[in-house]
Amino acid sequence: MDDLGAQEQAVLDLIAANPFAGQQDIATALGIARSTVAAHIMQLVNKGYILGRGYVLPASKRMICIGGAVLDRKYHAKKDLIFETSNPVDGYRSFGGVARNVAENLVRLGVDVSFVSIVGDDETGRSLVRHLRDLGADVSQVITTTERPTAEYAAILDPNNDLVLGIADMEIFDLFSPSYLDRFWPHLASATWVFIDCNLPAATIEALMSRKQGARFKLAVDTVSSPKSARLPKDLTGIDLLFTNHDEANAMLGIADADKRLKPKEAAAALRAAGAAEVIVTMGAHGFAVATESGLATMRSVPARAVDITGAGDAMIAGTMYKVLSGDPVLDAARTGALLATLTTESESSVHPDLSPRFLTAGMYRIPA
Ligand SMILES: Nc1ncnc2c1ncn2[C@@H]1O[C@H](COP(=O)(O)OP(=O)(O)OP(=O)(O)O)[C@@H](O)[C@H]1O
Ligand SMILES: O=c1[nH]cc([C@@H]2O[C@H](CO)[C@@H](O)[C@H]2O)c(=O)[nH]1
Repeated sequence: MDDLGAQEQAVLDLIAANPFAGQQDIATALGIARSTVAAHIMQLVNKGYILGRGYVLPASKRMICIGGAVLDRKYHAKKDLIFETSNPVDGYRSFGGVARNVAENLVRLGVDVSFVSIVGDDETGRSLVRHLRDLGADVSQVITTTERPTAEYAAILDPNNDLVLGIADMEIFDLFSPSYLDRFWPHLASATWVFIDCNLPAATIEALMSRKQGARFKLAVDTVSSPKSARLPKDLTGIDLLFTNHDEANAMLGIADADKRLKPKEAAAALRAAGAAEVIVTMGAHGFAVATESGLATMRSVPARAVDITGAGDAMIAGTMYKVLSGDPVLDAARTGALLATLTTESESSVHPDLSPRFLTAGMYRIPA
């Protein structure tokens, strides 16, 4: 469906949700003129997407990922690190950024994905966008700026592959102002699910959450890090699915005191009470807690032969969303998320380079009963 403009796609998606929607209803939902809707419908008929009144369509699921686009550099120390001197390392580079990683995982799984972010006017930004486009993602809404370079993240890992220090140079994301949402709105309104990460400025997140009221897409959010989790409002109403790790969950709940820390299950329940409809709180190799309308559960991780844990959380999100898009309840979907996370830890890249539906299916036997 890539010969459709963003507004045409949005009209098409609204018709798919309600085949008998009036032109005025569609115009109101998208904030455009009724005559524009009429023109789009004519084009959609011409292009063979709809069949006149009672417009019958093939079902399609579309996911939009908005947030970080980053170059990751990982340095594996060959011996115990010694501070204030030079240490020999094995270096490895890959594309990263939470939203970009989620988008790459999903497009490798065959999902119709659109990626929205901001990159610098530099070779890193251009090759990052080209890489996702070559995999089949829609990157038409990525912004390029001359004001800042493409974001970078450096991770220094000890000989056991545990993170010692992460450094994030990401000021570029502060430029992603709420005004961009107006530009992207027709594109967003047409999605089945929108995923955002907390690399976005607080004002942009707030604007999206308030504008989302009444829109038909569902919203999934990842907190990214403890400091960035503070960019979410206290009232989480409007978030359909929240992904966060144990530290970030406690940070969001304002719990700094180590003795008062909530357990993952309690934290997931507290975040649901704060307004998020469903919540997944991850805890690395120790698994994850899930809070939904039907209750609370703690689930085991899938045992891993980890070489680099960078991107595990993002793969957890992508694997879960992959199954949610095909109709699975979150609790079941998250088990596939945990498998994809484990597969990702077994590769040096932030997204497993061999990922495909077949690769994921071949690993299903590893999910604990
Ligand atoms: N060493 C591991 N062994 C097995 N599973 C793991 C391991 N590390 C992570 N996972 C899986 O990945 C999920 C997410 O991991 P984690 O809690 O570390 O997320 P995160 O902090 O968001 O990660 P990151 O920021 O590195 O992407 C866990 O719930 C678990 O299922
Ligand atoms: O502040 C941030 N730190 C790290 C990341 C990304 O997290 C990924 C791992 O989960 C990694 O690819 C890094 O770029 C980000 O997007 N924002």
